[in-house]
Amino acid sequence: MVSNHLLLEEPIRMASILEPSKSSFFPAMTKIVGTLGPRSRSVEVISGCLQAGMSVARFDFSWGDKDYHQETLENLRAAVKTTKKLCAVMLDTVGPELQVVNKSENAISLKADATVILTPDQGQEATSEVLPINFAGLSKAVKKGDTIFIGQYLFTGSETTSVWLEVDKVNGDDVVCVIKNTATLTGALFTLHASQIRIDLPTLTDKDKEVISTWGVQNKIDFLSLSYTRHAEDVREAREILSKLGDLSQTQIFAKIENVEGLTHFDEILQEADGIILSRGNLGIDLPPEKVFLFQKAAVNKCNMAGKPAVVTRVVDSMTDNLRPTRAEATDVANAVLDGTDAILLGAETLRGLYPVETISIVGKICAEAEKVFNQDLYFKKTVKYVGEPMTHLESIASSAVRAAIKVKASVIICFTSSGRAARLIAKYRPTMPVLSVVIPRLKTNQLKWSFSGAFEARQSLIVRGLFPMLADPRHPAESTNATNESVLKVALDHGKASGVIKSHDRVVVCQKVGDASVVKIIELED
Ligand SMILES: Nc1ncnc2c1ncn2[C@@H]1O[C@H](COP(=O)(O)OP(=O)(O)OP(=O)(O)O)[C@@H](O)[C@H]1O
Ligand SMILES: CC(=O)C(=O)O
Ligand SMILES: [K+]
Ligand SMILES: [Mg+2]
Repeated sequence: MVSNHLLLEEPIRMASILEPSKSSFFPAMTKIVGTLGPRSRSVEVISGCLQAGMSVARFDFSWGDKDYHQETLENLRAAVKTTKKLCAVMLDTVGPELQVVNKSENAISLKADATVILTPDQGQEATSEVLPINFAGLSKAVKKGDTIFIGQYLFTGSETTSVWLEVDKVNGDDVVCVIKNTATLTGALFTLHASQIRIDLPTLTDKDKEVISTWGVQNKIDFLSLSYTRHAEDVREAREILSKLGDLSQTQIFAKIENVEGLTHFDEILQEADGIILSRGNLGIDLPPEKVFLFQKAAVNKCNMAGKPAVVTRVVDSMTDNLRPTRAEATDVANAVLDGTDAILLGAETLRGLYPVETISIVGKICAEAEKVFNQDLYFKKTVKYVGEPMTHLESIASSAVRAAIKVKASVIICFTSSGRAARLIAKYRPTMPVLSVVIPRLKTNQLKWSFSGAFEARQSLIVRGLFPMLADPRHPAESTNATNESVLKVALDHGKASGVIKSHDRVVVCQKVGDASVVKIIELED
């Protein structure tokens, strides 16, 4: 049977569904990004998150100040040390986010069919009749009949603390709206989303630039999550800013596609960005519900073919308050993996949810099950065809390594890399076994001091499906002679054995350079 979707060709035996899965040394090949906040900032909870499989920590500057996030980050560092689990750091910008400001933090009750006024006059108190907002241009951007959504930050869409409004009329700078559902808004900050309008605000706000050049530089952030990316130019501007901030010239930019404008310019944005975040929280409001899946499938596929990581958000909202996901959510996580996604981003679930560790653990388990039935064969053929011929040498080596590893049933692929490029290309062909990317540090200088490259490259692979980085000892000479290759390989094999991913008599595929030649070799281990 030839199947044209990314599920195993062979029919699955029903009884096999009930067989318990063997536990493996890592939770899943798919990566988990956890947003850290009030419920996930102690060393204990963060350690639990790392053990459960979180490999990227997201710091969202839509709320909280630099000191608050710094304290959380220090705790993350302590947790990384004790658990010996690597974790990358992602700074998420505020961007042109519209917010309702509720200084008094009093609960605001809104009744269906009543009217409420949105005003840019932030001097006013937030009440059931008036809601002050942070944007003066709303009345010019909306028209009668438009829909506006207001909810608690990272609203889940299924709570009684969020509200739909319909624009009734515009009154100077104010927007008069009819309330569509009864709700109580609680908290200091609510996100406001007006469907399918252009917000004439810069993608990087002054506050964002300030945070990046202080907090970002100080903490050498691995990823910049660029909220509300709407054009390729947004990414180019961010890149320009990062390039002048020392180490941050190595920071990768992940463009968040969260509205129709970003969707329209997806192809050009993908070309400029290092990866894409499919921000379904916002995009799910901007798009008609019946179109969301189509965007996901198309966008993930484009990322896969470009060999750039795709990250999907908002998968298990209901786990914010519950220990189990809904059936629909559990199925959605698996489908994201079958679509080809690299990582799942958890927002409210880890930030303010009651069960951050359990959520990561359950999402990891669902991902692992889906990976087992991912139709690698079909995916591989599709990718080779898309790339076409002639292939670059490196891409041909990378795809051959994956093919060889599958043919000989290798337990891992070990890839030597300095820039991280070779490892990413191997991951692009979605091997069924983990890839240990052995990052060989290179000595570099900025004419002031010497330093080793490699740490960024290693951490940045923590968002790529299937890649597990390992930083080689910088005392190793970087030139690839037989002798240096052998000694680094031995360290990598020992590391693999110690973590349980490699066992005696296993076959291992190794990708490395010998002199100037790139080679793929298959080794069979003794005991
Ligand atoms: N230090 C090393 N020792 C042995 N092999 C290496 C080393 N670094 C990279 N390779 C191998 O060289 C080939 C090129 O990979 P890759 O592009 O990642 O290398 P790089 O040195 O990081 O690249 P770049 O040319 O971008 O600096 C791959 O086959 C990779 O496995
Ligand atoms: C994560 C996020 O910003 C979103 O899903 O909209
Ligand atoms: K944000
Ligand atoms: Mg968003």
